[in-house]
Amino acid sequence: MTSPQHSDSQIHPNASANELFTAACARVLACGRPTAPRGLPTREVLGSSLRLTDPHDRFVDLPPHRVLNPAFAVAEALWILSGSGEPWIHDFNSSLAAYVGHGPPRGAYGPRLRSWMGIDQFDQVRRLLLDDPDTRRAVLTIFDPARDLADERDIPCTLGHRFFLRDGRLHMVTSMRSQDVWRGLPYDLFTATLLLELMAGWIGADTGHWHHEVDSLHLYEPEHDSARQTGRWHGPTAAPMAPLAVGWESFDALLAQVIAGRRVGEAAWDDLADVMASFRLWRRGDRDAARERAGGPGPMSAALTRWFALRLARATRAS
Ligand SMILES: O=c1ccn([C@H]2C[C@H](O)[C@@H](COP(=O)(O)O)O2)c(=O)[nH]1
Repeated sequence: MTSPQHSDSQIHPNASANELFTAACARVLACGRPTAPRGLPTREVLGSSLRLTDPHDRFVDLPPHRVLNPAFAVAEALWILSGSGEPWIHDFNSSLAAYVGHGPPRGAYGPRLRSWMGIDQFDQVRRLLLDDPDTRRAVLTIFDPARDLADERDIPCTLGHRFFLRDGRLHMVTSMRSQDVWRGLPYDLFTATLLLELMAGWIGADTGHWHHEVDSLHLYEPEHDSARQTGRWHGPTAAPMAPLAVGWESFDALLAQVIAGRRVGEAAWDDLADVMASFRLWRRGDRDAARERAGGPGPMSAALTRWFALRLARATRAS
């Protein structure tokens, strides 16, 4: 028998992150059933399939309803892709400690992806796709039963990713056991699609679709009203990011530069380096230097400039 949670859980393909996000909000509000894991009331839809057809359009930006911190989106993606589990990520999101505790996050995806018992899964998957372009074995695994079937804080929500090269385009399927639409999906989408684009570049393919298979797609009760507002959003879609590419052999060195906020001479990467450097200046209280550093034309720098303006406007209203 089909329960209401399972009915019609396919969310139609969306071209942009904004459309995917609003569609997910609408679906959970319309079809979600109440449940309260860990005592926190949510509405939940079980078994959803989402699809983003343009993975370059990866930044959710629906002012004034949902405004992400672009610096955290960039920092978290680079932190994961570089394989880091270091606590520097807390510098980009002071709320993170409430979810994962202080110190190195135990469920960090990066070390699992880049050094799983000595295996760099990115490299293995890249080689599998190069050796047999039709392969169905290009699997990245994150969830580790040896560590994660435990009653602890910060159990990975992303189980893993798979890749399929078909007709010259690389498609990616992400599986999550648990996805908070409001706080998790925009950031998870950002990282996953960046990985898809980079992997496509490493094997000489075009970027295909991002498929997202979610067991529990949910919204926490305090966010229901805000999520409802997204249905009224009709603004322009945020500018898609410029194509990002880097050869596999140079990947880690380039990432280290960008994470450190050093420009590398390629506009798309320099946009991300500027965001990293600018946010660090902002946190140190050097507001003018932060705004100057985020003054470039890149879409993430532009988003950070808007975020700074919003923060200042809020601070002025509060004072
Ligand atoms: O990458 C992540 C990590 C966590 N969460 C959300 C999903 C849940 O709301 C919460 C984790 O709670 P449990 O599923 O572990 O109870 O965090 C995400 O959406 N994405």
